Amino acid sequence: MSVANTPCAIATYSPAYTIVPTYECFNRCTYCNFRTDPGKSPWMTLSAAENILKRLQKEKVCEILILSGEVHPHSSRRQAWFQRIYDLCKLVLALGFLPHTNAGPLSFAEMQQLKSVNVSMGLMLEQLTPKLLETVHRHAPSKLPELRLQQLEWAGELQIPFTTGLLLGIGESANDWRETLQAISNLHQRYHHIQEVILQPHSPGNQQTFDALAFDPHKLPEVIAKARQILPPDITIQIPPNLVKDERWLLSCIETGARDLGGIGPKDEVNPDYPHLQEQELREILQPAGWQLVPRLPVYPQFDSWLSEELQTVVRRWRNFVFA
Ligand SMILES: O=c1nc2n(C[C@H](O)[C@H](O)[C@H](O)CO)c3cc(O)ccc3cc-2c(=O)[nH]1
Ligand SMILES: C[C@H]1O[C@@H](n2cnc3c(N)ncnc32)[C@H](O)[C@@H]1O
Ligand code: MET
Ligand code: SF4
Repeated sequence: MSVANTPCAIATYSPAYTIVPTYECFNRCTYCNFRTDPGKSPWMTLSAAENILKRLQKEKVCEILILSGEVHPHSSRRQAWFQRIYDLCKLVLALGFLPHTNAGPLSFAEMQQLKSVNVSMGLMLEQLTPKLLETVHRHAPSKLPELRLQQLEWAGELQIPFTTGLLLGIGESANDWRETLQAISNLHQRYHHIQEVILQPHSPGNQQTFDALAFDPHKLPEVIAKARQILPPDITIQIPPNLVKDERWLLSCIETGARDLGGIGPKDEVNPDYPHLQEQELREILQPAGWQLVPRLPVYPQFDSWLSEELQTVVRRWRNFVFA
């Protein structure tokens, strides 16, 4: 309940499940705990996905995050890889869920095709500073800053509601944050297509070779404040609650301007060593501080009109049901 001078403050999350078309990836970001070597992981089959999705129909899940390792754009296997992702998106939709794909950088034609089977898409900028190409991204051609910026531009041209963000604590400076945030802001001013910016603290896992501590969560509010200054107000700031362990720091992130906790599901595929608190536990942290936790769809309402009629029909069904 809200009373006259204490308006109900809202933080959102997306009830989600992650499907991984493949863990194989030709990049070797040294902070990655997700990838396997090219050819070393089976691809998710449509029938395996169907089994998972049918089980999820009985649960409170709306978003299916399709998160993938990458097959090289010049590989003879690229087309089959792309087709599998496309087919998985179609299946997700046919079973009534809303797909959001982040499969790394795509060609313009690939992005255009995925638009027709996704309600939104995403790609992290990570950090734009080229100095990371000599360190964590030395063996990650997909992390070329120009390439990633171009993805955001194409998403804008194609009118794809888009999620991007910064990976924090991978060797960048505070000034690098500002430049990356400014670049997102500039692109958004041209295309008005960025729905949210994720501020993702680097969190060490079992597999990575990058030998650095986790991004200090005490510094997150400072980054959030800076982001809130630079980004236009219609872009929501998202933080992953499983990577901000301390309850007080999670609350101070929200108080500083983060308003979304991202996709929450049984497993964080990117950071498998950091289990998510479930909805009820999060509520118990937020409610005493005056924050109401509200589920949302993976597409924000202001973008519904960018979607095909077919997609809008599925989205409408979800908007009428429970969700804001
Ligand atoms: O569970 C996760 N979800 C991740 N998500 C999911 C994200 O929270 C939701 O899909 C969006 O908020 C849309 O609802 C990402 C989505 C992107 O477009 C780009 C990067 C990420 C990163 C993660 C992640 O590390 N872990
Ligand atoms: C899907 C997104 O997950 C993020 N990502 C990859 N590895 C890590 C890690 N160790 N800690 C936090 N985030 C990570 C990157 O920003 C990538 O783009
Ligand atoms: C675990 S990362 C998954 C998405 C993609 N490979 C990227 O890094 O952008
Ligand atoms: S972070 Fe993404 S691009 Fe980098 S190695 Fe992992 S899966 Fe590949």
